[in-house]
Amino acid sequence: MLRHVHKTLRRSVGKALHRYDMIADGDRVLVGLSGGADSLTLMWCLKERLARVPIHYDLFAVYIDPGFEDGFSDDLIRYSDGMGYALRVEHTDFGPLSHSDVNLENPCFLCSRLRRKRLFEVARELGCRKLALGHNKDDIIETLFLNMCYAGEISTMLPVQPFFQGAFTVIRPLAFSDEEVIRRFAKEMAFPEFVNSCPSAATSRRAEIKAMLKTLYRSNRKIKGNIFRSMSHVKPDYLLQ
Ligand SMILES: Nc1ncnc2c1ncn2[C@@H]1O[C@H](COP(=O)(O)OP(=O)(O)OP(=O)(O)O)[C@@H](O)[C@H]1O
Repeated sequence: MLRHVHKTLRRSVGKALHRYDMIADGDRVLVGLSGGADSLTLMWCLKERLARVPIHYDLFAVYIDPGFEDGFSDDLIRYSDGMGYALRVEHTDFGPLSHSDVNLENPCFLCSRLRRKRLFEVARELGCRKLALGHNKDDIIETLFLNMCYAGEISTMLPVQPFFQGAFTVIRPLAFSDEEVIRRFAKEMAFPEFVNSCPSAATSRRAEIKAMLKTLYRSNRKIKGNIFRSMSHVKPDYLLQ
């Protein structure tokens, strides 16, 4: 069972890494580790791969602690140590700040903007030009729908995305990996679950879109693959001008 799910995951990660030439020899890669199944799996895959590929890259891990009560930073540090990598923790108040009266915008919007900024700052400090995030295929589809529904545009997150005139590149090696496969892998590997006590976690717009898509996928098993493929099969002549 583990072998099967590992093979599926390894294939989808390999496909993303190769197709977009995500990591080159000598790269210093900062992995954003949130403690969820996606980023724990991402870190595991990138580390495991080092032993199999003819290139060398250095991996670093950072957790931006949002500052909610019942945080899990210490547990995550211990876990990372046990997995053989040092975790840097940035203690912040981004979570409570985003949910306070000071913030007039959507809490998720502000929190993720502040987090992203801090991730780039740490990357700069550590001399990492690549920032690896654990977004998966489902996240990419959800973002397409979020952007259509709430921003009025057809766009999504890219597997490789340059920032600041190419000074940094965000890479998403799980871009072709199904959430379900990642969950199964994390379960088989007995990865711990570090759950964030963010009050918006279950009520975000993303959670709504996720629920809607789940219903859609249940009606026909081809729908998910077709939506994903449609993002690289755009016919601009058949869109409105
Ligand atoms: N607090 C954080 N510190 C560092 N990186 C983060 C943090 N939160 C998110 N990330 C990075 O951004 C990615 C996407 O985060 P998001 O919260 O949207 O997804 P997620 O599905 O909850 O991912 P995960 O299962 O890894 O928690 C994560 O996989 C991780 O790489």
